[in-house]
Amino acid sequence: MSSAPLLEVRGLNAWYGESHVLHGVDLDIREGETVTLLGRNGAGKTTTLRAIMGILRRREGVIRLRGKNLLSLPLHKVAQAGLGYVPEERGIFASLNVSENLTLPPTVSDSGMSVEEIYTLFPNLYERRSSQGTKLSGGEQQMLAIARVLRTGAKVILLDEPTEGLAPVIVQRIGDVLVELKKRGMTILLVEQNFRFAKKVADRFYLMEDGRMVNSFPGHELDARMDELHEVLGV
Ligand SMILES: Nc1ncnc2c1ncn2[C@@H]1O[C@H](COP(=O)(O)OP(=O)(O)OP(=O)(O)O)[C@@H](O)[C@H]1O
Repeated sequence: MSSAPLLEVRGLNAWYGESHVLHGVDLDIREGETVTLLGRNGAGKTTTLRAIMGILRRREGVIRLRGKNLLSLPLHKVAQAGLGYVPEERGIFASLNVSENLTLPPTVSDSGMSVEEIYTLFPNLYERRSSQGTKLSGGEQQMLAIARVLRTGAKVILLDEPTEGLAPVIVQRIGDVLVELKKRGMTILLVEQNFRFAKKVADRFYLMEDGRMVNSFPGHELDARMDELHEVLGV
């Protein structure tokens, strides 16, 4: 693992209209790391992902991927540079089947996973390859959303609450997929409320409050900090 950050965010401010939501967010992720953002509802976790990706355009600050500033780039260039975003609402094409979802553009890089590799990583998607998006379970939709981003050749995946609303056995399966992606060197920025899940995959945690990063600690400290986190997160 190299020590220079692959993704570096400095002094990131972001606004929805006139509403100033992020206040000088700093964040570093090294290549191959999985970093999890924690924070109460409304703390700014989703906004941080949207601002890094460039879906939320009203931003100031520095967002560098391998030293290249992404702030002025249009969304498709950000994707080409290697960032992939899996939104909480998953963003798959409901009227298309699994196989169509996987073969539809945009495929932004030749280094993206082939459909065969995707089916090896997600055997259940292979079994469901002819099923329409609307017919998939929540877990299958989540896996398809992740798979679509892997097809683009993203090197850093921004993943917003992938386990929300899913049964424990499916959460476990998604955890296994993230562990496998980590093994393959993928860099992951995760928003997650499920501690047990996050603990399995996170190398480091950041804690957000009111649009600011207020703390950061290594994954192995999670258990020791549980009381403090319950208090800050109100869970
Ligand atoms: N589209 C929007 N327009 C205006 N304000 C928004 C919008 N989306 C979020 N906000 C506000 O921005 C702040 C941060 O919200 P954000 O969704 O980033 O929080 P979060 O930490 O991801 O919480 P949650 O877990 O509830 O999604 C909140 O005060 C929220 O009300």
